[in-house]
Amino acid sequence: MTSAPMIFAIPSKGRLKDQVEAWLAECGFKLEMTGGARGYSAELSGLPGVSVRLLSAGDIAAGLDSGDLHLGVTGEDLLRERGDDMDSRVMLLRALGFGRADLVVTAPKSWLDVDTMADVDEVGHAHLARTGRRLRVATKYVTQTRAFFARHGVADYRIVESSGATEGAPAAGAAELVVDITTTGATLAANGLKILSDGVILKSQAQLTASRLAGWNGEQLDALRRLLSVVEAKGRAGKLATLVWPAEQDRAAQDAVAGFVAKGGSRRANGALLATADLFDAAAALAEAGVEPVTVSRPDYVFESRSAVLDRFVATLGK
Ligand SMILES: Nc1ncnc2c1ncn2[C@@H]1O[C@H](COP(=O)(O)OP(=O)(O)OP(=O)(O)O)[C@@H](O)[C@H]1O
Ligand SMILES: O=P(O)(O)OC[C@H]1O[C@H](OP(=O)(O)OP(=O)(O)O)[C@H](O)[C@@H]1O
Ligand SMILES: [Mg+2]
Repeated sequence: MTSAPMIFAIPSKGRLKDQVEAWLAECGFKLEMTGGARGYSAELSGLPGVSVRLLSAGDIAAGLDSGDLHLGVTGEDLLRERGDDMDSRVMLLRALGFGRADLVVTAPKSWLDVDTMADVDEVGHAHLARTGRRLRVATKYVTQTRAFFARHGVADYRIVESSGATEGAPAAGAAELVVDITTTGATLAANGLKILSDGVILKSQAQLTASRLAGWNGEQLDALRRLLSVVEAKGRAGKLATLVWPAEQDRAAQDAVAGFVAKGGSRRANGALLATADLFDAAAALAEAGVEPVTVSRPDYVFESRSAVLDRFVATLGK
C-alpha cells in the first residue's frame, strides 16, 4: 500500500497560473495531468509521493491556513489576509520572484493635502466632525487594512467590503479611500487615485508556502525535501558560473580567484564556482595571472545536502 501523498496546490487560473507552470518547467518538473487535460489534479514527473491540485489562488491560501493542503504557491497578499497570526499556521519557504503586487492605501488625486497616513487621520477626524460619518475605505483586504490603520493610529474610518473593481468605489460615491493591490499602477491612474507616500502595506509576490497544520508524516516530509532541494538547486544555479582552467596552471589560478571564492564561491579541481556578479572581474584577474584558456559555463543545478529553510520548518513541527 502506498501512503498518502503530499498535497501540493498550484493556481488553476488567473495571472499566477502561467507563471507557476513556467517556474515548475524551469525547475525541470513536468506536470502530468491525471484528471484528463481539463482536470484539476496532476503529478510531477520524477517526484513520487506528490499529488498536485489545481485551485484558485484564494483557495490555496485558505487550504494552507486550514491544513487541508501541505504545500502551495500563492500570493503573500492572500496568505496575510488569513489573519495577523498567519505565521503560526503557515511558513513561507521561498519567494518566487513573480506575481509581484503592492498592497497600498490610495486616495483621490484631487485630495491635494492628503499625502500620508497622518493626513488620513486628520481628514478622518474632520470628516466625522463635519458629517457625523466615518471615512469609508473600500477593500477586499480587510485584515491587513485594519492592522495597518491601527499601526498608524487611524481609528475614524470604516471598511466597505469590496470583491472587485474596488478602485471605482470613490467615483461611484461608495467610499473615500481604497486599499488594493497594484502592479503597473494603470488601474489606479485610470481611476484618479494616488498612493500615499507611507501607504505601502505589503510588497507581495508569489510564495512557495507550507502549512504547519497539515499533519506531516515522514514520507510527506521526504517529498517536500526532494522538491525543495530541486527548487533551491535551481535558484542557486542562476547566480553561479563554473570556471575551468588548465590543470598545470591550477596553483596560479586558485591564487588569482581566492578573493572571489571567499566571497561566496567554492573551489573546484582545476576550476571554481563563482558568483556571476564576479565573473568578469575574476576573468580579468586570471588573465592578469597569465592563466589561459579559461572556459565558463552555467550550471543547471547546484545541489547542497541541507536546506536551512526546511530545517526551520521541521523544527516548527516539533518533529
Ligand atoms: N496586477 C495584479 N493584480 C492582481 N493580482 C496580482 C497582480 N499581480 C500579481 N498578482 C497576484 O495574483 C494573485 C491572484 O490574482 P488573480 O487576479 O489571478 O486572482 P484573483 O483576483 O484572486 O481572482 P479573480 O480575479 O478571478 O477573482 C493576487 O492575489 C496577487 O498575489
Ligand atoms: O496596477 P495594475 O497593473 O493596474 O493592476 C492592479 C489591478 O489588478 C487587479 O485586479 P484584477 O484584474 O485581478 O481584477 P479583480 O479585481 O476582479 O481581481 C487588482 O485588484 C487591481 O485592480
Ligand atoms: Mg484579480
